[in-house]
Amino acid sequence: MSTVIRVGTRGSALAMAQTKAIAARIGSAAKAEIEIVPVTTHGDTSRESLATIGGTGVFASALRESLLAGECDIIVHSLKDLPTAGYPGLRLAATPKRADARDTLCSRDGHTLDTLPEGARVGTGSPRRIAQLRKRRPDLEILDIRGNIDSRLARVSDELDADDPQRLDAILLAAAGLGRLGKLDHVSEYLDLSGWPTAPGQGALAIEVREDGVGEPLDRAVRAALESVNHGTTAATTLAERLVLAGLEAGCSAPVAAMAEVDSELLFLTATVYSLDGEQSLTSSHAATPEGHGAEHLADAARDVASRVVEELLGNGAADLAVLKGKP
Ligand SMILES: NCc1[nH]cc(CCC(=O)O)c1CC(=O)O
Repeated sequence: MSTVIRVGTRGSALAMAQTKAIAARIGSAAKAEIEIVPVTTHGDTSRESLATIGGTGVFASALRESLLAGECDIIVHSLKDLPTAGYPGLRLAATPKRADARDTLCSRDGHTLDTLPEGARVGTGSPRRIAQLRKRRPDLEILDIRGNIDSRLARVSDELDADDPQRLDAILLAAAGLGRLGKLDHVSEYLDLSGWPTAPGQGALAIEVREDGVGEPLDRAVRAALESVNHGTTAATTLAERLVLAGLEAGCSAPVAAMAEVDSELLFLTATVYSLDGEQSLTSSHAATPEGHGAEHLADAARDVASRVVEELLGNGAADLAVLKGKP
């Protein structure tokens, strides 16, 4: 009799695509069968703006409840949608290698951010992207949009009539999501991370399990499989980025960007906090050298750089600059 690992995921096309890809790797590493369990979350069904529903955890909590209730054995999240606070009874068990962390501009007529006509209508629901857009192009008309990637892309498609109220000139989307859906042909511009840093954890996935395991013989197989899909550098860099959010007591919809990378044995972290109107921003960058090899040393370096970045941002007034918690 073969074992079955039930993998919980949101039901959106993006979540299904990314979960199927990682689940296949877990299944072969664990020599187990995989069953995908789609879970509908409030974040999927709500048409309210991301700022209104608060962001923090709207996508994650239904999945977590389903895992706690034993309806699945592991759950797969987009790391950037996962609140930084842990969840009682659950454990972050693996962070696979991060995909492209950049944002992209998908525009009608192939325009870039610099060539978009004055007053062009650009859609995004993310307070960080709104602040960055306002900072870079204060003349643009920004529309708060929700919905899955296909419905967003439809708003810049050529099929819309010129006078259709749904029609937008451009939208901002994460490269990682478009890549997972095979839709990178819609990209007009990849926004460089140095000038356009993105959300903590963007491009990475996270796998959570119950702390008390799922019972033998599955536990051993799942543990080994999760270790094999975990990527040490991604785990450390996204830890540093998420510790910035946690240290600022900010939610995942706050106007905060953070990017960490490991290069020549150094762990770099840079984070930016924006005012919602894009008129002000604060940036802090620090680096640390891990004291040895291995995951724990990298994690220590991540905690070290994150605490220095947070201290500097708060010392410079970050808490006054941004609505860090989003609206309740
Ligand atoms: N909040 C929506 C969301 N959550 C994860 C992704 C895909 C990118 C990723 O995995 O970081 C997206 C879409 C987007 O931001 O364009």
